[in-house]
This record gives sequence, structure tokens and C-alpha cells, in this order.
Amino acid sequence: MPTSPAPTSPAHIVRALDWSRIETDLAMRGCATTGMLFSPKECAALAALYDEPGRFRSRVVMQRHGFGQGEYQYFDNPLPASIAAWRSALYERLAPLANAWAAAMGQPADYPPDHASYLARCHAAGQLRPTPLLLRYGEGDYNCLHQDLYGDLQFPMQLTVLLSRPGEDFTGGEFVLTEQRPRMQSRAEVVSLAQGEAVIFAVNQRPVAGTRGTYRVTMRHGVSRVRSGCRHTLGIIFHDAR
Ligand SMILES: O=C(O)CCC(=O)C(=O)O
Ligand SMILES: [Fe+2]
Repeated sequence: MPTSPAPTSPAHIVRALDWSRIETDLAMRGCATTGMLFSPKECAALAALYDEPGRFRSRVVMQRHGFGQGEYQYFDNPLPASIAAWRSALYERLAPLANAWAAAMGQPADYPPDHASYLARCHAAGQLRPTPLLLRYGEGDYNCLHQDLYGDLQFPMQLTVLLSRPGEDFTGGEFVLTEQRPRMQSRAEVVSLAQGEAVIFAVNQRPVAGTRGTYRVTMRHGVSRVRSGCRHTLGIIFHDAR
């Protein structure tokens, strides 16, 4: 008998998302919100991992590198089981879209259908270190516009999940995207997220259909200044890092 995923499993929840809206938003704006992925309890449990020693392979204090203010930590292997499950379930749904983007930009459209195969490709290219991360911002902290590129191989979409409650745990701290268009001025997009909700967005370049064919735009993401409180997020990036 074919196995179907449990109703609470990431694979099941991912399948049930409103993909027609998500795909339209991604095509129009290079980003899309998902609706609630994690319950408040799950969000709190994930945010609490930040203080567990032994979970992470490295910690980055943003001001030391000119990346902003605040800090983040990359999970070490083995990833928490739920994060690994979300990462592969989301990958499977996004891989066909990634192939469509690659084809539209004249790039090889050969992202494999499952995440294990894609990770094997990353590892063969020397990108061996896991990239899921937890970020923590306090009052006055922010994250400069950036791209999460960690080697030659890059999957073209990633997700950020808001783990804190906007307006209650923190104020300010909006997720921001910019889109740099060829020979045009840049466009900004501010994404409002609820606790437990994710934004799916372009890591680097994405295709835009114009009147004279397809052109490429370059995206960057960051976070505006947190005005008060504490804000936690979970980042899910599908390529591993060199
Ligand atoms: O904290 C945020 O909203 C942005 C996190 C981020 O840069 C990422 O997930 O790659
Ligand atoms: Fe990022």
C-alpha cells in the first residue's frame, strides 16, 4: 500500500499550502508568504534551541563582520529532525519551480527531485557544512541586505520563519527584500509575517517576464531595526556551505 504522510508531518503540511497563490506571488514579486507552518509552541521550542550548547557549528556576531547588529548560529549535523524534515519537504515542492526559473534564465534546469540528491551534489562540490540557522535580534539590532551564497552551488529559493510574536515579543524588525532591475531603480518589498509563518524568497537572481522577453533581477534580503523586544527567526537554506 502506498504510504501517505501523517497529517501533521511537514510533507503533509507542505502539500496542503496554497501553492497557486504562492507560485503567483513568487512569479510577480520574488517572494511569497506561506501562512502558518509552526504552532506557537513549536516556535517557542525552536527559539529555545538557541541557548542549547552543542546544537550549532558556528556563531556569528553580526557587528564583527559589518553584517548588521545581532547574532545567529548555524546548526550542526545532525540537524534537529523536524528541521531536516521541513527542509527536504520544502525542497521537493520547490525543485520544479527552481528548474522553471533556471530554464527561463538559460541555466541548466537539473535540480534533482529530492533533497538528499541535491545535498550529495553540494557535498561532492565541497559544500559540506549545513546551513539552517537561528537568528536572534534584540532592541536596536538589524540585518543588512545580503545574499546567502555559500559556494558555487546555490538553490535559488530559501525560507525564513518568524518564531516570535510581532507587536508582543518585539516591534520593528521587518523582513525586507530589494529587487535590483537591469538599468532601472531598485524596488523594495516589506513582508509582514505572523508568528510561525514563513516567507519564501529568491536567494539571488530570478527571471521576470518582460515585453521583450525574460530578464533577470537580483534580490537581497535583510531586516529593519528592531525597535523593542527580542525577535527570533529560523532560516532554511537548501544548499550546504563550503
Ligand atoms: O531574520 C530574518 O528575518 C532574516 C533572516 C535571514 O537573513 C535568513 O533567514 O537568511
Ligand atoms: Fe539571510
